[in-house]
Amino acid sequence: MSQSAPSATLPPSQPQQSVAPIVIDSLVKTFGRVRAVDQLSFTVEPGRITGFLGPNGAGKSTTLRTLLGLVAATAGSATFGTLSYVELPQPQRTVGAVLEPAFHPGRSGRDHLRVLAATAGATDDRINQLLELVALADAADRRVGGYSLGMRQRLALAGALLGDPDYLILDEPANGLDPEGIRWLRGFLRAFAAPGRVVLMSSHILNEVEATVDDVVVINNGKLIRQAPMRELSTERAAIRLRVPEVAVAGPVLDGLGLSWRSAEDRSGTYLRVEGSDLAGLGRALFDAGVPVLELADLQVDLEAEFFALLGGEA
Ligand SMILES: Nc1ncnc2c1ncn2[C@@H]1O[C@H](COP(=O)(O)OP(=O)(O)OP(=O)(O)O)[C@@H](O)[C@H]1O
Repeated sequence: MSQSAPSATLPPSQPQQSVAPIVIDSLVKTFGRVRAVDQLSFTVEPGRITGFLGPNGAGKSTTLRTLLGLVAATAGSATFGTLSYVELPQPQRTVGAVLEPAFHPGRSGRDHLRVLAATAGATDDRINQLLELVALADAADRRVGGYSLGMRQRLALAGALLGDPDYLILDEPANGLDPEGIRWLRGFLRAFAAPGRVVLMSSHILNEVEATVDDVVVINNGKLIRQAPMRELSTERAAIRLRVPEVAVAGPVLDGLGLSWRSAEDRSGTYLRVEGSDLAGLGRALFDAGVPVLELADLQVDLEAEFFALLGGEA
């Protein structure tokens, strides 16, 4: 990041009233013969950060654009509680969004926010506060054309926050941010969501959002593949590498413990991949059963590989 790291957080304002979930209900959007979104239903709960995941072309942007009233649904609905974006009494003060950030390159960062502030009803003080928040105070009067991708992302986020919204909708927000920027974004989104606001952020990279999100919604070909707490996915992915002299001896013991396992290969030969993460418990059980063990270790599961297996398995 070329500027000093963003460090400030917004004053912890509370939502005015309890914030309703985002409800995507049997949403369909077709472009000619392309079914970009296909009978998609899920909800996004307040107080949590939800990752909206899927490979390129899965239908994420189309879903978000429908939610924001930028494209009309072919069927079904995408609402904030029961209201669509255009039905909200004060949409700009209720929903902040960063889709594909577009800027006038000749305008300064501050002027960009001033133009948006007119519709969001934000003051110059609020602009200054947000420029501080996203660590652009020093660069505020420079042309946006000279900003890095990360700086533009942060400016776009400041723009989305002008109206002090209850909902934050972000399309691939980590794009262009360095690791420090991603860490900051994570902290910011957590503080934003904590008092009961709603965060929905898309990504096509699970690794990128794994440490940030509480819930995941995975889609492919416009269809829901999975909605689950991130913790559930992480636990499911946990696995142990067990190497034993005789599979015929260890297998029945694992079965007896109710553990799911299969043979797998790596450079050192055959091992047993045992689902779970309780290394000590497994070690003890094998010892008690008199099963000799050559190796017992946490398996570093490749997150992206598992993500695509999930897509491949059910898409
Ligand atoms: N305006 C449009 N006209 C025609 N087809 C479109 C339009 N917008 C999206 N599509 C198609 O709809 C499908 C879903 O696209 P969408 O951009 O929603 O996916 P995505 O998950 O956001 O992908 P990415 O991560 O690449 O942004 C794709 O096949 C895309 O080509």
